[in-house]
Amino acid sequence: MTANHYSMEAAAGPAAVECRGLGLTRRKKSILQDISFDIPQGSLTGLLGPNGAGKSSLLRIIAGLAAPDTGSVRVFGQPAGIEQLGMLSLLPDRSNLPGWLSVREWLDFAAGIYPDWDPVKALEVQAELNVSVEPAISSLSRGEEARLQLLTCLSRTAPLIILDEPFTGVDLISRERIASAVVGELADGRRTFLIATHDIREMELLFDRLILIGKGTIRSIEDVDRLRRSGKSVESHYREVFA
Ligand SMILES: Nc1ncnc2c1ncn2[C@@H]1O[C@H](COP(=O)(O)OP(=O)(O)OP(=O)(O)O)[C@@H](O)[C@H]1O
Repeated sequence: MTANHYSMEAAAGPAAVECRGLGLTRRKKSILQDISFDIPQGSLTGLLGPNGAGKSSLLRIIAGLAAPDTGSVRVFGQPAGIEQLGMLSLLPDRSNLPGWLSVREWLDFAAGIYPDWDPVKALEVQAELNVSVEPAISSLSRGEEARLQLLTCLSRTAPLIILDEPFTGVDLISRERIASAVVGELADGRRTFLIATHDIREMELLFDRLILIGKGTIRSIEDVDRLRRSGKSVESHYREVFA
């Protein structure tokens, strides 16, 4: 499992995500200021930063679930919003799965509501993430629910996958399973991943790009290969920026 999954070929065409001058204020509090970056197609970008930095707020804007006060977001060249929802699959920071359904009922329901649901892929990822279909969602542990959320995300063919804290409450083996499912998805270069996480060590070898955000502003954008060539790790760079 190493970085640099995206090829020049895959990176051709519009950026998977293009943010320009994003600003967001809520209840007179400035949450994001002048956020600008591109995410090339086929890359795996880590969005890292301390608690309250603005990561989830930013991901919600990219996913078209919230509108910024200033600036713009494009997803594969088109303005972010309801029309682009089919282009991206979001794992939100808080579970939004219906607890009254069993896992099987949820997966059947998801297959009906997502036009890009791939049933063969769903079975594959279900086995890979070791998700049992019998229990009620309300009876799942945090880690089991996290795996079901990821299964839901990866069973769609959407080219952009946005994961907001996919490892919260997930045990070591399950983390490895999740990381390896993500790597498997990157193999053909058709998927682009944007992942917000505090689990830098688990993801250190997977990221090929990094966006560090602190107090609502971009603190650093790095190519991970370049970082390594300069003798730094993702973790040491993070410490340098935020210590
Ligand atoms: N609707 C809102 N009204 C007021 N403040 C908000 C609102 N939504 C988010 N915030 C504030 O914006 C800041 C950024 O929150 P956000 O959830 O985006 O951070 P985060 O980087 O994802 O944090 P964490 O790593 O803890 O999940 C926080 O201080 C939060 O309290």
